[in-house]
Amino acid sequence: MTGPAFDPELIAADLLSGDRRALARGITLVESTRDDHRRLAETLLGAVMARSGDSIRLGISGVPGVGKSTFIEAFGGHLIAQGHRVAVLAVDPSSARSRGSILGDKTRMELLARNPSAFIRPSPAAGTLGGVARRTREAMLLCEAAGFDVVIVETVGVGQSETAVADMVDMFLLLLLPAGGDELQGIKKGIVELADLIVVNKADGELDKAANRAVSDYRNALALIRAGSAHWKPPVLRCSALEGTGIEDIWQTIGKYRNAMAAAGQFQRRRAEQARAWMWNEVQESLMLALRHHPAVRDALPELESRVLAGDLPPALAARDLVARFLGKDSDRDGLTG
Ligand SMILES: Nc1nc2c(ncn2[C@@H]2O[C@H](COP(=O)(O)OP(=O)(O)OP(=O)(O)O)[C@@H](O)[C@H]2O)c(=O)[nH]1
Repeated sequence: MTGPAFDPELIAADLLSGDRRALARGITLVESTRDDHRRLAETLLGAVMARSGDSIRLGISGVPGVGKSTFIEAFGGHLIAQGHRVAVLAVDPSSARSRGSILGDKTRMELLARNPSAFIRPSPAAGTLGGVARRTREAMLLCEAAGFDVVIVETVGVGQSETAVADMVDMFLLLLLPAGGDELQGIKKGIVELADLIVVNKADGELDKAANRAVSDYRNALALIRAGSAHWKPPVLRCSALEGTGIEDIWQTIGKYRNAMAAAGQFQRRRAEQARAWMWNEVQESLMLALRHHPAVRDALPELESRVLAGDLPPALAARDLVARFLGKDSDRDGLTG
């Protein structure tokens, strides 16, 4: 995986002209964990940075089976018909080896996958949620630089990945099933509170009436928890991804959200704050990595850790010793270890 395929200048030039193969190569580069690749990735990101940002970044989540891929296929196709270019990325830290992981199955979003105005990329295969999130953020910037003006980040609605995704997008959409009751409990669990827009999918056939009930239940529930901000109250809409109904209404609502947030100065502000938080995350991860690899820390770690595990050393004291070793500040150490 070396050689001209990873020349960041070449990738940048092709990528900026909208070439999807260059985009795919660029994303492979930012996903690589090799040190030399990381430096090339940073050169690439630096080269295209000025051309990124001109898009709407949408997070889409929902429990397995709610119809995420059917929805993205319908929604993406609809936008492409209007002249947009749509990129779909996935965040699924559990996707490493699990079968049927999101976007892993090639038959999902088949029409979109074949469309030259679409770009679909499965979740990076390995790593922590933090690592996957970082690589997805970088992939998102590359998609924008390649001229994709709608970037969708899909995640399964079962864990912590929603928060990570909500933290990297402009707008977070939650897909729900036409069912009330137990499902409404989700409202208290916080995921619904991340939503800027709720969509009840499968509003068709036998589920049509249930969908209407669900819409009004969720509207009431959102009012009750005073969801949203002074600038935006998350609406509840219905759609049928299968029949393609309600899709344009959703796109219109996304436009309204964007306008309302931009008018209030919140659109850029959210992005700016996301960028700052991302910087600090990077600092944190780099420092942790450097600390763990520092020889003086590595030497002392087994003993300190086992004493903390055994309960005969206060964790805070052990932490101070480790940090002092890392910083080379002997005066801050209490002579806990040799
Ligand atoms: N009736 C109806 N069925 C739908 C609709 N959207 C999706 N489905 C069906 O629901 C099932 C799940 O759809 P998917 O799009 O695979 O759902 P998903 O949320 O991506 O599922 P995972 O891959 O498990 O995360 C499929 O059988 C779809 O045909 C809809 O609008 N109406």
